[in-house]
Amino acid sequence: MSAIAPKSQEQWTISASQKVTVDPLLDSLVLLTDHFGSPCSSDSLTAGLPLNSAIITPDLLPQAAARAGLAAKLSRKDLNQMTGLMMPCILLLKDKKACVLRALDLDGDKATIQLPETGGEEILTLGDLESLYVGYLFLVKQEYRGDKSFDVHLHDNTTHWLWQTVKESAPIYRDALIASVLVNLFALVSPLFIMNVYDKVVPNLAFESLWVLAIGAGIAYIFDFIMRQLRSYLIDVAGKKVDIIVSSKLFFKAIGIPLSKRSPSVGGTARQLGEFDSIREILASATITTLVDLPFAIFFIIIIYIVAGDLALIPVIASILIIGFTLYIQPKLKAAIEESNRFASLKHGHLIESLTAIESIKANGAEGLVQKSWQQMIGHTANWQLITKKLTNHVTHVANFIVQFSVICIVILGVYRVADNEISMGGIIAAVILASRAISPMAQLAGLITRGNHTASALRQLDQIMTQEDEFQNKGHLASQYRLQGKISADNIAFCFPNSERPALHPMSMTIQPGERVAIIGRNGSGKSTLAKMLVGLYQPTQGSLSYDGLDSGQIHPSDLRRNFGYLPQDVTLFHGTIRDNILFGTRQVTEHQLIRAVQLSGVSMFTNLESEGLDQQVGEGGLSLSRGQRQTVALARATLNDPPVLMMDEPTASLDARAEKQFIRSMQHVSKDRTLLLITHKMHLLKLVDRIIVLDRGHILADGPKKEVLEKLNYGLLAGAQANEQ
Ligand SMILES: Nc1ncnc2c1ncn2[C@@H]1O[C@H](COP(=O)(O)OP(=O)(O)OP(=O)(O)O)[C@@H](O)[C@H]1O
Repeated sequence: MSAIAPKSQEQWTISASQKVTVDPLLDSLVLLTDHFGSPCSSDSLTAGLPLNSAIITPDLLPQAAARAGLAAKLSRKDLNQMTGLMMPCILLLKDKKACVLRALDLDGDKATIQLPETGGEEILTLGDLESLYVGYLFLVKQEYRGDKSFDVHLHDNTTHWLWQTVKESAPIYRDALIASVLVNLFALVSPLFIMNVYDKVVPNLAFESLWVLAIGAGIAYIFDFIMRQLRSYLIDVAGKKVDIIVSSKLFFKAIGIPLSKRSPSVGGTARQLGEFDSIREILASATITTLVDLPFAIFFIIIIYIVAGDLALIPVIASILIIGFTLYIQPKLKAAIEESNRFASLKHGHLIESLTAIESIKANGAEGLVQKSWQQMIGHTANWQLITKKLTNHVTHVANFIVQFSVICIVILGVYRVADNEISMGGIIAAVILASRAISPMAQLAGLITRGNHTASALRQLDQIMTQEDEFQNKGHLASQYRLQGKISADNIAFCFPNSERPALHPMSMTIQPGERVAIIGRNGSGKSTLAKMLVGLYQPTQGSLSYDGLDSGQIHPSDLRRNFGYLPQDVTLFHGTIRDNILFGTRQVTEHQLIRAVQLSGVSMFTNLESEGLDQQVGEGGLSLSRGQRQTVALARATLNDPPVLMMDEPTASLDARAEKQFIRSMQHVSKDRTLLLITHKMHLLKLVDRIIVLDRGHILADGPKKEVLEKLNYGLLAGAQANEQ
């Protein structure tokens, strides 16, 4: 392993419980969670947050604080402006440091601070604190949680994932609305100008009046131009803001949904999330201004009535016809949109699945089959999209026809009214201009309702994702700083996958003592991996309860729980980047020594030592530039990196050669000395690592006991149905 050289020969053991991070801001928040009686670990506060170099930033701190039921607000204050009510608060200090300010005695010239690194208190003079303080602090208070049943009612109305964010941009939309109102008022300039020119200027050849009117109209148009620009800018700004916030909320939710509740189709979920585009389009486009233009249609019709009498009836009738036709077509349109969305999701799912499984498709010569399914899906999708388009076009064309026809009607009726001396020539022209202005929002309304249907369908799909409970949600009363001794008790636990009728695990109970080394064996599909995922907190039991060191799993934050497990899954997934990136994946601030130890123990060094790039070798997308066995060693290094108290290995040597397997057994004998080891395997010679064996068969525990006893029963065929595949 040439890329990293040990700094010293001395080998320290740094366990997961040792705090190796240097993040004073987060550590200060951890101290405050303790102070407010809802102690949380740094991992549970930051799970899922986009940390910068594994360190929390001031803009993320309020989100982290909310996890502990605290409200944190950044504020700018001098020390002498602070009062006792603000304590304790987090002071931001120079060099990206922070501390908790506990008390301030301005008269006595002393400040009591709590150091995030140790939690110890220190008294400083105001002058000393002033020289460190940058002038910004976080005021922290406990949020009112109230009665949970009351919260459920409040939840939908006040904190809807989309409307809440739109509400936060309300001042920007309000300004855009004012600009829209002005644009609509300026729309009167053109017809009134032309009407006056026709009726007053042309008959009298009043050039002076012409110039005065023209200058007035010109100034109004300049304002109209400015208002339109401003309106577009404001809508863009609000749309961008909503887009950024809501997109990250959606992604956060999508990765926070528990594995056991996720949708079976990755492509379908990706498409569902992509549906936000249609909501964004409506919020960020000029479509929204149509809504403002609608009430102005009535205003323009009143003006037509004033200048051209009963000619105003024509735009009224035209508007009613357009709206009526739009509403008539809606049910068909809605059904077509739903269907085309459904097939588009299926199509997306099929595409992702085919591209991921391209090797198997080619190896089995199944290209034709997947091509056929693809063509069927695109056929259906295209059909429904065509129907949607046809209906939309139908509405638009009918609306355009009615707009044009109403112009002719106005002119015809107008000529009769001129003949009766009821209105002027200019009145006809003003009525024509104002009528198209009044009817066009109705024509746009047709498009808006169509888009609204699409958006409503997208909103329904996204609501399904957003209303699910995620793992990061603050459930309150969680145990903090949780460090497992390694005792795991399962009481009558069972598990059934969603949409599956047969339980993967039938009710079973077991206790695993700290430091015990246990193998879980059984035939394919007997439920070993499902049990492993449940024990490491990836799946929640559908029945029964799990406890760790006597504490119910519901009281431990999933991030805290998983930090205690070195989990090597059966299917290893690596990510684009170097081997080093993949080993450090998801961990915060690891020492070089920890990395070296993991690399050596896992056997990664056996192949990186031979390469000039060492740990900086690229693994390619999905780790495909490495062999299966190499990928497994990288995942093993990742699992042992933080020296966790429990190791859960799901067929760890399935892809290793004899030499690598020997190295693995040697390493495990060393690593598993002071910790709990849970080993899922089909290989008999790995059983030398364990003292106890649990045999699973079709979701039931068939045997559980000391290794010797269980092996004897297996050898004498006393356990019907179960057999480890000897190799
Ligand atoms: N995501 C899933 N959705 C529905 N059913 C599943 C899912 N994953 C596994 N199962 C079912 O659960 C049962 C147990 O599967 P599991 O992967 O736990 O078995 P296993 O003992 O680990 O098998 P193997 O030795 O082949 O790895 C199987 O019947 C399987 O069909």
